[in-house]
Amino acid sequence: MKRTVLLVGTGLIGCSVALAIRQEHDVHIIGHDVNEEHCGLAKSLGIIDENEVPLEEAAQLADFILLAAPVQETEALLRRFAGCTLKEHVIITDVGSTKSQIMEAAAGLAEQGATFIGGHPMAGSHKTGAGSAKAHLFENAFYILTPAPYTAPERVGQLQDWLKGTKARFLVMDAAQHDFLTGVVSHFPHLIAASLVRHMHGYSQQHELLTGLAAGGFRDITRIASSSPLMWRDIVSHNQGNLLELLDDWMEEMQEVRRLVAEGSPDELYGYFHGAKQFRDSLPIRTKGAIPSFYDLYVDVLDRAGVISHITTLLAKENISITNIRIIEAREDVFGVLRLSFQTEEDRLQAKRCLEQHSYETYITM
Ligand SMILES: NC(=O)c1ccc[n+]([C@@H]2O[C@H](COP(=O)([O-])OP(=O)(O)OC[C@H]3O[C@@H](n4cnc5c(N)ncnc54)[C@H](O)[C@@H]3O)[C@@H](O)[C@H]2O)c1
Ligand SMILES: O=C(O)C(=O)C[C@]1(C(=O)O)C=C[C@@H](O)C=C1
Repeated sequence: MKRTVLLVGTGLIGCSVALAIRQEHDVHIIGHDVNEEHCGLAKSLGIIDENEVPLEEAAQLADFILLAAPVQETEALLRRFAGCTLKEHVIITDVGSTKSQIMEAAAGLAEQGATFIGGHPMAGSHKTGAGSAKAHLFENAFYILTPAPYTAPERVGQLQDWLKGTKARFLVMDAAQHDFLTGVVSHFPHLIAASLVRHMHGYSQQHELLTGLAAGGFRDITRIASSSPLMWRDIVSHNQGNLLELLDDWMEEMQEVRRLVAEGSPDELYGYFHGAKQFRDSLPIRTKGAIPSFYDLYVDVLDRAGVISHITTLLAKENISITNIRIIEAREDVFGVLRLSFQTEEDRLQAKRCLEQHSYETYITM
């Protein structure tokens, strides 16, 4: 018999997890979203089966509840569910990027005997919405689980079974450790990316050439500044304490960088870059999960007639299928950036090789 899943928040992450659940379980998925259009899109894409059941009623029917809204909303939803009569065996989890405040908000559910286990798939994108959802978004990525100390280990096992279609690697830790670690590797870098973009924006008011000149390096380091401002507003306010400490450390680091620039010897400057390169190059490379799951390839193209058909013909000759093609930007009326999407990493790499052989400049992240 089909089991019932309630998905609250039919955006990128919720829909990606829902697609992964469908791959391994026979389920009927009820979707709920404050934005009816978002839910409607998820239904028309076949990600959810129903979108008109009132929230509390859906919660009572559910065998599994997945909360995938921005983290402040998730807190409020947890408090709302604490007043519902839920099935005894139901497991409630979330996908939020922070965990301490969410675990606190879930305490009311535990008091009524329900099981909430915090969850955070450590992969995603700057894109939002059901339209960008992928069943394999989390393949090989870490998926952090934060059960309360009193949660029975078999309940954690049951949650992993629900989520096995993600093909993610589960890691169990407590909420405080989660918030510190993700503060360092995810939340803080998003703050820096946003501040770098604003820094450049300030200068661009006086120097209009700047925006056109912002090339690969700037784009690589600031892609994540295109993420949802609402999502990041909530994450920063949830993880304020860790972020303030990280900012203080960063300011000290910047003082040291300032000293190096002002008076560092060539050897010291070399050492600074060399140390960073060595550590960056040693980071493990994940072949799937996170943004590469979209297998996008960016190509700089001259803005002239026939260039797109030239590129598509080159790829067709090599039997490389393109799943999507889009001009995403016109630079100074001379260059454009073409985004080509592929179904697999192999296709993307083959396309990259092929286009580079024909003197196109390509890159993998924007
Ligand atoms: N985007 C990422 O890279 C990423 C990765 C891992 C985890 N997360 C977490 O996943 C969650 C969702 O992010 P997303 O990227 O899917 O964003 P999204 O904008 O694609 O989706 C969020 C959805 O939640 C809906 N929503 C907002 N408030 C709601 C409420 N009260 N009730 C029901 N629906 C509500 C929105 O209308 C939207 O459809 C966030 O908590 C975020 O921290 C994001
Ligand atoms: O790839 C991106 O765009 C992301 O920012 C994904 C990312 C991250 O920082 O790595 C963002 C937030 C999440 O909670 C998990 C993953």
